[in-house]
Amino acid sequence: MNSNPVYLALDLPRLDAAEALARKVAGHIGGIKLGLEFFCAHGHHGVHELHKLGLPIFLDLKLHDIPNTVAGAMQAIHVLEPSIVTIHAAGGRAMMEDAKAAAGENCKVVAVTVLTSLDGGDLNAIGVDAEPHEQALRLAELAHSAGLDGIVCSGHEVGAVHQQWKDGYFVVPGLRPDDGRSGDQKRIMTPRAARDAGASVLVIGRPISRAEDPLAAAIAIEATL
Ligand SMILES: O=C(O)c1cc(=O)[nH]c(=O)n1[C@@H]1O[C@H](COP(=O)(O)O)[C@@H](O)[C@H]1O
Repeated sequence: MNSNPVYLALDLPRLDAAEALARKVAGHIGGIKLGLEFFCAHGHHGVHELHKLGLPIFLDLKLHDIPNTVAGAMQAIHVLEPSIVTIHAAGGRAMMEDAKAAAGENCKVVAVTVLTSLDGGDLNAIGVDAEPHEQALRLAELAHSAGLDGIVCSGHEVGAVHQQWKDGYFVVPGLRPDDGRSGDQKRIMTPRAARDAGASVLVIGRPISRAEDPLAAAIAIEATL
């Protein structure tokens, strides 16, 4: 990977539009993140197409199931050679251990702790009696002890997690430039602040993909880092 920590989230329904956007900003990002929207629409074929750009591919599949099923899914994506894959920490220790054991070579497995679209009230509503910060730290510790490479968390937690897990790999979404609209994200931060707090990867989608001029937006973000 080049030294740019930005992975562009290609949450677009059309393959040709996703390819065109990635090609346009390719010189100003470090990798491409393909998530559920892209993978459900375009599957392995879509990933192979995006590989042609020569950038690392982050497969954000957020796997969360029984250990045997998640391990099988991890094996099924070896052929796609992802540099990073996401699973959910809430799947528990055995699921995380088996996912890591089944991952391909050179593939970092990171666990989503608390989605950046959730706040304390949302956690309460699903029976979690903790603030996002506390819950993210708890799940980060579990992911660490299960042998994962790192976690996904918001910029607000990454500094504290970094203190406990010095060589962890930290993926941070929920990023918005100073004037950016938060949309469905509740725990947001600027890309620069998240990087300063210890993020290894900055996941950025709509601030680039929905910008009037995506190339200018990618360049402007790069300039802040
Ligand atoms: O795993 C992720 O990448 C992820 C975790 C999380 O807690 N929050 C989150 O927004 N994401 C992903 O990061 C991207 C954020 O997109 P934007 O809000 O458009 O920048 C989306 O592709 C989400 O699926």
